[in-house]
Amino acid sequence: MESQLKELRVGEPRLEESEANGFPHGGAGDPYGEDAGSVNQRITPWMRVVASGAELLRDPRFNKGLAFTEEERDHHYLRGLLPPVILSEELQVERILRNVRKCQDPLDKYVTLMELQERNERLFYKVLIEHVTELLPIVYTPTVGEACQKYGIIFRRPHGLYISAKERGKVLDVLRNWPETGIQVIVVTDGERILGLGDLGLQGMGIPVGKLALYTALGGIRPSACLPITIDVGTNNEELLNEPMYIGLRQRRITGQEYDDLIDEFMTAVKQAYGEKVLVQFEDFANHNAFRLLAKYVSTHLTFNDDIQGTAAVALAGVVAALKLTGGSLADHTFLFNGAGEAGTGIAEMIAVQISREANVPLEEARKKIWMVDSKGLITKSRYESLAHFKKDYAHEHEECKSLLDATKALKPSILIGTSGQKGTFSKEVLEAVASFHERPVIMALSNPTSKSECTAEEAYTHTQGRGIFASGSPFDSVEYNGKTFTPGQANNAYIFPGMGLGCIISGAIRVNDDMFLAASVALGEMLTKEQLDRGLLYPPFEHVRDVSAHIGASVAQTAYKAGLATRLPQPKDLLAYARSCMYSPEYRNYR
Ligand SMILES: NC(=O)C1=CN([C@@H]2O[C@H](COP(=O)(O)OP(=O)(O)OC[C@H]3O[C@@H](n4cnc5c(N)ncnc54)[C@H](OP(=O)(O)O)[C@@H]3O)[C@@H](O)[C@H]2O)C=CC1
Ligand SMILES: CC(=O)C(=O)O
Ligand SMILES: [Mg+2]
Repeated sequence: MESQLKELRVGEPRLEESEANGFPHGGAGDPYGEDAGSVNQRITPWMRVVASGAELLRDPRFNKGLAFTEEERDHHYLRGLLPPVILSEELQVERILRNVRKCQDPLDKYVTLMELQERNERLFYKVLIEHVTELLPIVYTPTVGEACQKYGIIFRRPHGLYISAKERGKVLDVLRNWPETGIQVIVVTDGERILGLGDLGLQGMGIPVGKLALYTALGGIRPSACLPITIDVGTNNEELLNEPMYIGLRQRRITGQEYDDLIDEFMTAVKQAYGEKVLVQFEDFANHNAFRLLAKYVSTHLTFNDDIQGTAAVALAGVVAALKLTGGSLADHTFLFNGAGEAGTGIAEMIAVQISREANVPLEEARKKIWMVDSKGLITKSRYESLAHFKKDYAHEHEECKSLLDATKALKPSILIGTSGQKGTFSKEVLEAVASFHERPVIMALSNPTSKSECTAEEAYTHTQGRGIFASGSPFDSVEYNGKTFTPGQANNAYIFPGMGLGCIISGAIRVNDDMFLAASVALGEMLTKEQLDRGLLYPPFEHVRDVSAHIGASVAQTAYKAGLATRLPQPKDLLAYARSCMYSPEYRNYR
């Protein structure tokens, strides 16, 4: 048995990892180049890796299952550990798809795919990339929402890193326990606002895991550079606190200074562990923390908040595309938001900035085109004092409107945007009202998952007699109405963040600024073809999203260079070609 073991030192390329990561040697993502992180670079005796054939099969990063060739089976001590047949990666994909499709329940499909990710990472990504339209609703919204809700039950093997309030004072040590070096993207949540499902505590981990799967599948960031993190500060969800299967801290959320200190320790440790250029994406924090954490760290870290900024960029791109169907400029429209939190005010501000630039009017003037309804009704000047700071800029002079319907009737919006997490709030009456004022009303029901969408695609088309231009945060099937087929677009920040990450990495950006999001939004808009627009789509279909990400990456990088935020010098001549060349490919590598 001893003779069948092969030792590799930690830090040494295992098999062909330096090629397998998908980045050119010395390129943006080379884990052994200058960007390599500092954690775990040391060689410790207990971390020596013994790669026998059996271990190779158990290592998802290198396992190829039945695709190992005869030569590889000889060379890596695999003889007898596998049935004799050799399957191509293509046949393996087909086999996986058959297994996934056989599951009736989307959650079973999710578990099947997660098990594949744990078993054979390249195959997982090949399946996902080649069947993205079919599988995105499984690894991402809406199914990932259900997976988070049932996380304790479906939990098999841990994914990502769990930093709990118990680890206060030891966060850097926890990061050091993560086996990968060269981390480039972290998605972190504290689980307090998971999609529109509320506080799911530690069970929010499904979101960073899902988002990072998309960083790889859609944005080409190599999996070993991605680190999902959940900061478990407890939960105020009574149901979870009383649930025997709950696997997070069984306590109410820590708040105030204690919470801030833990986040601060985390942000400091991240830089110590992975350097200045690790991208930290804040995801699904509640808005009372999200805005202030963004404000606190945006100037000291390479960080952004996806719910505020990524969502803004994708929504703006959709609105700009819709203008080609409605006519008029941004400034010609009246916007009404249902929901004035992270997503709502983030989108509103980006639209206002764009109106202000295009129409050459002060930002305060531009904001007056935008109205917002929250849980208490229309946001007006009379409510100013009691409003959260992020809503104040949208408190305009108007009489009180208690409901969205009243506000719709009073303001006659041409563009209605749902960011409330409240199912059905775009009621028949609201949709009929906007359709009575405008020939082509724009309706964006952005709340996730599907069960929280402000309306369904069918409702949007039916109640506007097929005149509505509709997009939603979670996917909806095409709708037949009056003999015509309507295909809704999916307005989800998944179009933006993978390319944003790619752009930051290839330019070596040290900060993210608003112009980079604007660049991402414009690049996304430019990828929409006339033919797609004529079909009523506001975004290119997801099967083209890797190309979209490459374009976004190049535009983001270009903007970072312009702003003096890029450190990878000299700037590559052709950023788009460079972005493409850096993207991870899931094809198996030859291990001889
Ligand atoms: N498509 C996409 O890419 C994205 C979608 N989202 C989705 O957007 C939704 C909101 O997220 P986020 O903005 O972060 O959440 P927040 O909690 O920050 O904001 C929610 C807002 O909705 C308001 N609200 C609650 N109930 C009602 C109601 N009955 N009528 C009108 N407004 C109401 C809240 O009011 P109040 O302030 O008074 O409490 C608050 O202003 C979620 O479902 C999320 O999944 C988020 C990010 C990206
Ligand atoms: C898509 C997303 O980020 C959300 O719903 O929170
Ligand atoms: Mg989110």
